[in-house]
Amino acid sequence: MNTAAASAADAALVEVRGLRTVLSGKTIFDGLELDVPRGRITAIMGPSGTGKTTLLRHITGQLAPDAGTIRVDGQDVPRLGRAQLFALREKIGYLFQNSALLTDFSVFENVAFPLRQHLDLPEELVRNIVLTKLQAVGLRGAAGLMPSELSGGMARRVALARAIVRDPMLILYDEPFVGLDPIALNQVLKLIRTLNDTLGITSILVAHEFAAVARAADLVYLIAGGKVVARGTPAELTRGESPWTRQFFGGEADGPVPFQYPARELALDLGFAAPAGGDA
Ligand SMILES: Nc1ncnc2c1ncn2[C@@H]1O[C@H](COP(=O)(O)OP(=O)(O)OP(=O)(O)O)[C@@H](O)[C@H]1O
Repeated sequence: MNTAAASAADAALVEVRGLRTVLSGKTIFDGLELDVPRGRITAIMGPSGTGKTTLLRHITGQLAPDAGTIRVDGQDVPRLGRAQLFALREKIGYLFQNSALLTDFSVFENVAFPLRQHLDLPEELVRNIVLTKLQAVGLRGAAGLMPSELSGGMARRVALARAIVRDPMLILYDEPFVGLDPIALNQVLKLIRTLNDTLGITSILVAHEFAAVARAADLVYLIAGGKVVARGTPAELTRGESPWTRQFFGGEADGPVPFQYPARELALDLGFAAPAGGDA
């Protein structure tokens, strides 16, 4: 490999620089910077409403930033034309918490769907690919079932098979553990790790469950107040001394994310005091 090729391979798959996003007058990101290394699992964590899903929408080009750059595999996403954006999205797999399976289609047809949508492959090849992916998630035997016959954990695994059916370079997991019992959660967790390692995929994992994230992720970003407030391996963040890491990973109820929703003084609401400078 020459030097230029080597440095391209070393570069992060996703690079976010100076990202600023304002939605309905609310600043979601204010100078966000992050790198997602190739071939690794990078977790994005942060308080509710901090913009984790919004970040995924920037990465897929569904949402343009107000300022800053988002590069995926060297491509400047907000500047891509329709066809280039389409081509980029073809290389990204998604797994959402509701699994989003098509209820009228069997497990097999759900997994086959991305192959049938845009590719004209011979039926035998479709069958081989689908069964191989179902085998990878342990559900080849469930190919003939309908989504209504699946448990939540099985549905998530079918959605995972569908997410990898076109051999993506990047998978985005948005809250993949929500609503799963401990056994199903561990199965999905193990699959995320195994698929990442065996298929050489890069994974971005948005999740709230730090214990699960700590077992799956190589790198964790903690986002709050529109910026990255901590970055490191799960072990580094667990030992972190900043108020953010202590509250978030120590599970403290109060801290930089206040327990009290902003309000005026309690005495005012209870009628024990008059507002400063007011008559009442
Ligand atoms: N299209 C939109 N228009 C206006 N505000 C939006 C829009 N989409 C998201 N928001 C707001 O942006 C903020 C970030 O939302 P987002 O869903 O990205 O947060 P999150 O970190 O994924 O939250 P959670 O952990 O609860 O899923 C929220 O305050 C949300 O209400």
